[in-house]
Amino acid sequence: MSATQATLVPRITLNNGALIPQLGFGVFQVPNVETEAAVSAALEAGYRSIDTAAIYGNEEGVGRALAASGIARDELFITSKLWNSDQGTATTAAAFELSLEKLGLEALDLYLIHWPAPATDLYLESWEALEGIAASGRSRAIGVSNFLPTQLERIIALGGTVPAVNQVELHPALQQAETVAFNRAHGIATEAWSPLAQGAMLSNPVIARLAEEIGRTPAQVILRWHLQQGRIVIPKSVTPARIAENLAVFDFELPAAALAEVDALDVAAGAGRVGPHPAEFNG
Ligand SMILES: NC(=O)C1=CN([C@@H]2O[C@H](COP(=O)(O)OP(=O)(O)OC[C@H]3O[C@@H](n4cnc5c(N)ncnc54)[C@H](OP(=O)(O)O)[C@@H]3O)[C@@H](O)[C@H]2O)C=CC1
Ligand SMILES: O=C(O)C(=O)[C@@H](O)[C@H](O)C(=O)CO
Repeated sequence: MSATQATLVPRITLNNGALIPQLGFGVFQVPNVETEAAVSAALEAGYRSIDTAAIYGNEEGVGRALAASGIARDELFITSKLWNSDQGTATTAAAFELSLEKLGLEALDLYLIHWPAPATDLYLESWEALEGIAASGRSRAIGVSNFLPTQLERIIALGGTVPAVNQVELHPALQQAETVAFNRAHGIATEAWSPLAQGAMLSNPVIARLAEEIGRTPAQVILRWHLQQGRIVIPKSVTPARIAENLAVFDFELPAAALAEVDALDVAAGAGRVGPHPAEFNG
């Protein structure tokens, strides 16, 4: 079952050639002691990509699940993130080592700067530290999270590595057209965090009606909408039935009319946001 489901998840080719599963498993707000069980359930269901972060405090739980799974390392795609207070040259290197140690891994697949944190304005030197990590082979790819186009422009202007991924809040109520277009124009893959708006979009009447018409669940309708636009998604659940449900989205497609109905749910002026705004959030 799990191996079969895993093979159904398409891989997206990042700008350095690394392959990332288009659908992964997020663990924000999962307590460390509960994380091993949640990640084990996800791996058993067929997920092979796990998204964690130092600030989540659950890298050890993720690591325990990975070790217990017996799944070959090269079948897994593990992402972690540099927290805001660790930005800077030496601190980035130390934070990365600690994440690796907690995860029990020799290398990550993707390491992200978690937020631009404009108040300290350290993300350019942090980016150069990530480039060093990538050059050492200890992260197959590097990227950013919550970066606005103006902030990405400054990274690109350094003339070095273009981020492979920009992980941003993205769901039907916050579609981030400008950031998505910028990412696409620069070969940066867009990864949607809170793809279900932390559950808030599941009771939306349009989503509920489409789910009824198609014979799928609201979460599956939203995840298909993301996938059919080529985005990477990382839904989170600690509920085994939902973990399986969220992965069972590769045997149907939304018709164009349904995609357009979901597109129309975007809320003007970014007012559908459920998380912090990157221009203001410093952690
Ligand atoms: N880079 C960044 O700044 C951020 C990154 N992230 C990443 O993105 C991941 C996903 O985002 P997250 O904020 O967790 O929110 P999601 O949009 O994934 O929603 C998670 C919520 O939806 C519920 N849920 C999940 N699946 C279903 C389902 N099929 N039916 C009904 N309810 C469901 C979960 O409940 P339950 O668990 O109880 O089943 C949980 O309450 C995070 O876990 C994290 O890895 C998130 C925020 C910021
Ligand atoms: O979950 C994450 O990855 C985040 O960075 C945010 O959710 C953030 O930590 C937050 O919730 C601040 O209120």
